[in-house]
Amino acid sequence: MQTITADILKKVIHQRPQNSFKGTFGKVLIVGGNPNMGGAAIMAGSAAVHAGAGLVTIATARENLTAVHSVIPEAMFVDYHDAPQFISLIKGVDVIVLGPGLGNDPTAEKVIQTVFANVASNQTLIIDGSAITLVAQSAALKDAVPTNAHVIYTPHQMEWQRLSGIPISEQNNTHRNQQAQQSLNATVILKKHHSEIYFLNGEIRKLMVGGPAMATGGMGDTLTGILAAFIAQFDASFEDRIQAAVFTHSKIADELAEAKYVVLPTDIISHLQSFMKRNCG
Ligand SMILES: NC(=O)C1=CN([C@@H]2O[C@H](COP(=O)(O)OP(=O)(O)OC[C@H]3O[C@@H](n4cnc5c(N)ncnc54)[C@H](O)[C@@H]3O)[C@@H](O)[C@H]2O)[C@@H](O)CC1
Ligand SMILES: Nc1ncnc2c1ncn2[C@@H]1O[C@H](COP(=O)(O)OP(=O)(O)O)[C@@H](O)[C@H]1O
Ligand SMILES: [Mg+2]
Repeated sequence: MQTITADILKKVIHQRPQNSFKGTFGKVLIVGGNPNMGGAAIMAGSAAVHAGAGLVTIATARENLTAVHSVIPEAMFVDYHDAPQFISLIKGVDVIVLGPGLGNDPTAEKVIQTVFANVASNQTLIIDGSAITLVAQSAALKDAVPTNAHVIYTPHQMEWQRLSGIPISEQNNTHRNQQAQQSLNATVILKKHHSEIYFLNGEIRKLMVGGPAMATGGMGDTLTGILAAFIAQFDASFEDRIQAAVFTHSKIADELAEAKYVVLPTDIISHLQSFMKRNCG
């Protein structure tokens, strides 16, 4: 299995063309954050803004409106209960992140169904957190996962156990992981110490950066925003954009961990802009 090396950064992150505007760098929709976990959607949205997505909207519970606007004034808000506005937004973006902090109640299920029913073939759908757990639990949701869009699952080991049926103790069997990933017809980023990426073209990549300073709630939520921004704005291959995003997230953490015992998701978010400037080709 090949490892992801630092040269992926310059291959993917390029200087911005002078003749550009926010529309050049893609539209991202974050769908998540119930009234108890608004922070997850805010971290995902904030990461997408700081990683360079041109326009970011957060579809979340109405209770999170003030927090969203005060923490990320660059992002727009939509109440995910407002079906007409929500559906029109889903149809208008390049990348959708579904699941950070969404919870696993009937409201979350309805939100997921709405997204699945309205995604189109040119879009990328990143399924994370609660949305993975709900898809794993519900045959109806599993059947409704779009087959036309580019789908990426970002499970941690417990979420992968739920989704694939492979116990955590057996997830060192890459062949078995790959069989489960291929049957999902999607890209899978299996998050752990030394995360693994399983691509639809059969390639598997291993991440050798990142460490225990990253073990804080919200770290995966933050990764989804970086992934969405990289996919939305860059021109490199789909596989390379994903690898660059995953590498960026953990490499920033390693750099900060030289001086910090714990690296917070918000620390990573606030270093994205300078890291990308230093590492652009
Ligand atoms: N500030 C916030 O709003 C936060 C919201 N979060 C959201 O909370 C929801 C539930 O996600 P959780 O992951 O917390 O809960 P889950 O219940 O889905 O997973 C946690 C369980 O998995 C086990 N586990 C085994 N291997 C693991 C691994 N490699 N990494 C992580 N867990 C492993 C843990 O021991 C624990 O029992 C998600 O929607 C998530 O996005 C979390 O991200 C935490 C922060
Ligand atoms: N010990 C570790 N070594 C390397 N990476 C880690 C470690 N602990 C956590 N991470 C990374 O942090 C992220 C955690 O994701 P996740 O569990 O989904 O967090 P959350 O749902 O709380 O946002 C993943 O990218 C994972 O690879
Ligand atoms: Mg998570």
